[in-house]
Amino acid sequence: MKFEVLTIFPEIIECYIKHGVLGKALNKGIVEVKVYNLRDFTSDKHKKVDDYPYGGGAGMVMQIEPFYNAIMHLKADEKPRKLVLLSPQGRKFTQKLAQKFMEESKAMVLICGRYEGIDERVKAFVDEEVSIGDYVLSGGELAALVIIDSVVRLIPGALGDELSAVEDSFMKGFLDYPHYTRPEDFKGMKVPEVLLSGDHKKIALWRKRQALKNTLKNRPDLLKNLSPEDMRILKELC
Ligand SMILES: Nc1cc(-c2ccc3ccn(Cc4ccccc4)c3c2)n[nH]1
Repeated sequence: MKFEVLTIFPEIIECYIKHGVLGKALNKGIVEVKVYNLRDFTSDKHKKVDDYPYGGGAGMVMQIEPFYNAIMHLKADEKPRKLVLLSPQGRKFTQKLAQKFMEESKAMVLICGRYEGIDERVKAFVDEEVSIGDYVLSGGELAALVIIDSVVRLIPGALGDELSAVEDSFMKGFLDYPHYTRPEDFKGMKVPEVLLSGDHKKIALWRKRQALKNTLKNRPDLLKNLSPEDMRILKELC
């Protein structure tokens, strides 16, 4: 999987991808991330990327030319790639969309704006417009990193031998179960007995009940298409 990121702040991307699961996946060659500075695709000596909005209004808008030049530069190799524009107005990014991107795209271009947004005409060159949530960030870079991180975790082999139970639970429609590790007793706060029992069937049932309880409390909107067994457990909780 290859990610190409267009941004005026390449160091934001370059710094984050060195660490953790992403850093390991890069070292293993499972994923490649190439970052392009949009200022390198400008044609003036000041490397200008923004201008005043037509029609007035606060702030500045990013000009189309650097985006166009960068996209044409990438397309010159004629390899297929999915072009994704990050924006507050895009379709909501979910675990399911992360799975779809991982399955369908060998290469993704993540287009990051700044200021008050980018010239609308850039959208003529993109495949998807994606929002990571109903809040306004200062630019597309954090959203791009969220997409890279969540998609890479789904690539077979990326997580090493750690199970990706968390992703599975989100895919099945509920939140994760609570996690504990040593010590057993921290200032009187004890680990639930069942987790010390060694009874894997009991532990699995306890974890499922806790996951459904957490989901009912914090994200009831996720509780759709439950299996009959999960529905039975949920009814016991109500
Ligand atoms: N989910 C999500 C994505 C973004 C996002 C993405 C790209 C950009 C480019 C500029 N901004 C700032 C901004 C945009 C619109 C209006 C006011 C400021 C961006 C925000 N915010 N939240």
